[in-house]
Amino acid sequence: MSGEPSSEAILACKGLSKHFGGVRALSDVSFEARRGEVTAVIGDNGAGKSTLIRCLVGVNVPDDGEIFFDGRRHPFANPDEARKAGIETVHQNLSLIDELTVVQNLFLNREIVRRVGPLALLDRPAMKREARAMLSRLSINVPSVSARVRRLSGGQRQAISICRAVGSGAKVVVMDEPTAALGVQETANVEALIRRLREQAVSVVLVSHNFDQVRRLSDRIWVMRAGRVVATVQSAETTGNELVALVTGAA
Ligand SMILES: Nc1ncnc2c1ncn2[C@@H]1O[C@H](COP(=O)(O)OP(=O)(O)OP(=O)(O)O)[C@@H](O)[C@H]1O
Repeated sequence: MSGEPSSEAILACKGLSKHFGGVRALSDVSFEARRGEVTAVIGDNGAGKSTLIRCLVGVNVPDDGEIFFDGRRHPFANPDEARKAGIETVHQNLSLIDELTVVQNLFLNREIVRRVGPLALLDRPAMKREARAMLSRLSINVPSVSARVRRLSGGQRQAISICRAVGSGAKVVVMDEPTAALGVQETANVEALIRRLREQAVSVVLVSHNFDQVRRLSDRIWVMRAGRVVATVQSAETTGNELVALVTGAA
């Protein structure tokens, strides 16, 4: 990528570098996720995928390089800034609170309140209604919105995390290995959910070790090796073998 990112880019970076002590986690990485697409990032263990994502969403501060969001240069000092701009991250280790209900998790830190004179009271019926609507828009099934999330399966919890991200109006949802801990059926459910996000014009950045999954789900695949982007391929035009070769350096 030379100059500014393309006009299709929603989240991009140019010349990003990051080291941790003597380890160069990222070296001169340029990347872009396009509007309304699912963009996958693949690579072997330690290739730099998570560091790239963490720099894009303000968790890590890069040593060098520029980050662009929605057409503007936009370095995020922390994840809250990225969230306010419209980027939500669904982490490998889910960020739900086990002892809270589905509704409470969906509205954590953005509760709906109603004013009664000088008081601001939680509007629980409104949050329940809205929670049901949010889940229904994404065809997510849970036993009850009043269930504590610790009672839910891994796939349902992952779906709630994604629903919360989208419910806050995110333009981009970044997912780091969203199905790594899930069984076959639950993985299929989360994959269906990612497809629905795409249908609803939410841009998705997907980090995954599962090459079949990224070929099924994504529009474009960025391949990283040893802290660098080594290839960008169209998902529809690649094969599992080609991806393995690119990731391992045999290509
Ligand atoms: N906070 C940190 N402190 C020290 N080294 C780090 C830190 N985060 C990442 N690294 C190192 O940076 C390199 C890239 O790590 P990163 O986690 O980005 O790779 P990855 O592609 O996401 O790997 P994996 O698939 O195993 O999660 C690795 O050598 C890793 O050990």
